[in-house]
This record gives sequence, C-alpha cells and structure tokens, in this order.
Amino acid sequence: MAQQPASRRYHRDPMVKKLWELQGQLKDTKTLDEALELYSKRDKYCEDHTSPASPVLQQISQMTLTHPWSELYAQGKTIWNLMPGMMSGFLEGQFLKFLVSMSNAKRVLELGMYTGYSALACAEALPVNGVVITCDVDPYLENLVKKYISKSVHGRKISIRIGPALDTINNLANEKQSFDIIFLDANKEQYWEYYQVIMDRGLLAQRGTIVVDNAFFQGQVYYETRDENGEGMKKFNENVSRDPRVTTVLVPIRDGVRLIRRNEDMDA
Ligand SMILES: C[S@@+](CC[C@H](N)C(=O)[O-])C[C@H]1O[C@@H](n2cnc3c(N)ncnc32)[C@H](O)[C@@H]1O
Repeated sequence: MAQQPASRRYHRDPMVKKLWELQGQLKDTKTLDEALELYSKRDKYCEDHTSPASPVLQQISQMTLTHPWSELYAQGKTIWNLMPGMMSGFLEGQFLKFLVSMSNAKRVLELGMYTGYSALACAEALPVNGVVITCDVDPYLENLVKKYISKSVHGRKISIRIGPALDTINNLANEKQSFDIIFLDANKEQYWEYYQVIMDRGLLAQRGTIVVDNAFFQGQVYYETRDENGEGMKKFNENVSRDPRVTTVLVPIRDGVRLIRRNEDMDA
C-alpha cells in the first residue's frame, strides 16, 4: 500500500480522519472534497498569516521531518520510535513564543524536548539572561539538539537534562528552582503526577503559567478507545478542571493546548 503524505499520517483530528474514510467509500465526493479543502485552507491560512519562524527553527523542523527515526530505533540508537508528528511545529511554536513574551517570563521549564523546536521557540522570546531548562528521557536527542541550537544566539539560554521527567522535576524542586512558564509535553500518562509535583513543590513561580500540550490527545479524551496516554490525558483534564486552586482554559490549537494559572494570579 502506498504511504500517505506526512500531512495525513500526522493529522490529529479524528473528525478529519473520519471524513477521509468516507471519501474512500462514497461515489460522489465533490461536496466532501470541498469541505476537506476548506478545512485544510483554514490551517494554511493561519500559517500564511502568522509571522515566520526563525531560520534555525525552520532548520529544526526540516531536520525533524527528514531524520531517519525508524532506522535509528531499529539500530537501538533511540529508546523508542520517535516520530516527526511529536514536534509542536510552526503555529504552536509561535504561540508558545508569544506566551513567553507576553508574560515577561525569565525562566521556562519544558518536559519533553524531542528535537528542541519548542525549547528554542521559547528561548527566542526570553531576555538575554533568560533560561530554558528542557528535559528528555532519550539520550540520543542531546547531541542532536545541541548541534542545532548552537546555530542560534538564543541556544545558550537552553540547558538540557537527560532522564525521566519525574526525577528532573523533583531534582529541580530540591534545588529550589522555580519557573514562570512550565510546558508539559512528555509522556501523557504521568501528567497528573507531574502537575502535583509542580504545584506542591514550588516549581511554579508566583504569577507563573503551566502550558499543557496535547490536551485533546488526538481526540482520545472525548472519543472512542484510549491508550494509556489518552487515559492519562483524560484523567489530567478532569482533575485539573476540578482543582479549586486554579483557573484553566483549553485552546483548540493543533492537538489542544491547556493553560493553567493559580486563581490568585488571575485575580491580581
Ligand atoms: C511530544 S515530544 C516533545 C516535543 C517537543 N516539546 C516539541 O515541541 O517539539 C515528547 C518527548 O517526550 C519524551 N519523553 C517521553 N517520556 C518521557 C519521560 N518519562 N521523561 C522525559 N521525557 C519523556 C520523548 O522522548 C519525546 O522526545
């Protein structure tokens, strides 16, 4: 069977996947084709009317799409089959950069670095003395990311910690570090655990914001069967929206982005 183009393989909206299925079944697909075209036009319109990503972000994106991930995994060089669809990418990257800039953040923590796209997008909006601590459990990524971020003047703001995110955040809490923006983008089944450590061990600075990626988890939180990541995200969404300490909003960008702040910081 011919391989689908990347735009289809990594699409995250189950509604669009259903429409593609229908396209294969109907005899007359004219109206459906138009509807799908309108959908992709909206995505493209957003991208065409958003400020361009920096040259190094564009290079990271290109590298991520073409890196031989499956071969590296087959050779045992990565601990799992990393995929380009994991990257936040252009629109979400620019959104993150905006949040960092708007909040005058100085310190950013990211769980789940992958190829460093979101880490660099955040670093670009930080002042010269700003810091991004990003972590990932896969050691293969460290040198790859260092090679790319070193091409940017903002790369020196980024510090990488390799290891399980839970260990990293507990170590950072022991070091009494705190952050203005915390971006959760690692394994979804532990999000609730990460959130509790962040909230209970002082990692979120006063007036800080937690930004959570994949809040829809490909629609699994509201649709059909779930894998362990989908279950983790559903539990996380339910628990956070009931947490009396915080105010939260779920924004339908890409795979869903949740923003969380302490109530007293919203009221101030
Ligand atoms: C969705 S990707 C991150 C994408 C990246 N933030 C970006 O925007 O391009 C998730 C990353 O989390 C990492 N990861 C998975 N489980 C983890 C864990 N327990 N601790 C730390 N990192 C983990 C994976 O290796 C993967 O690189």
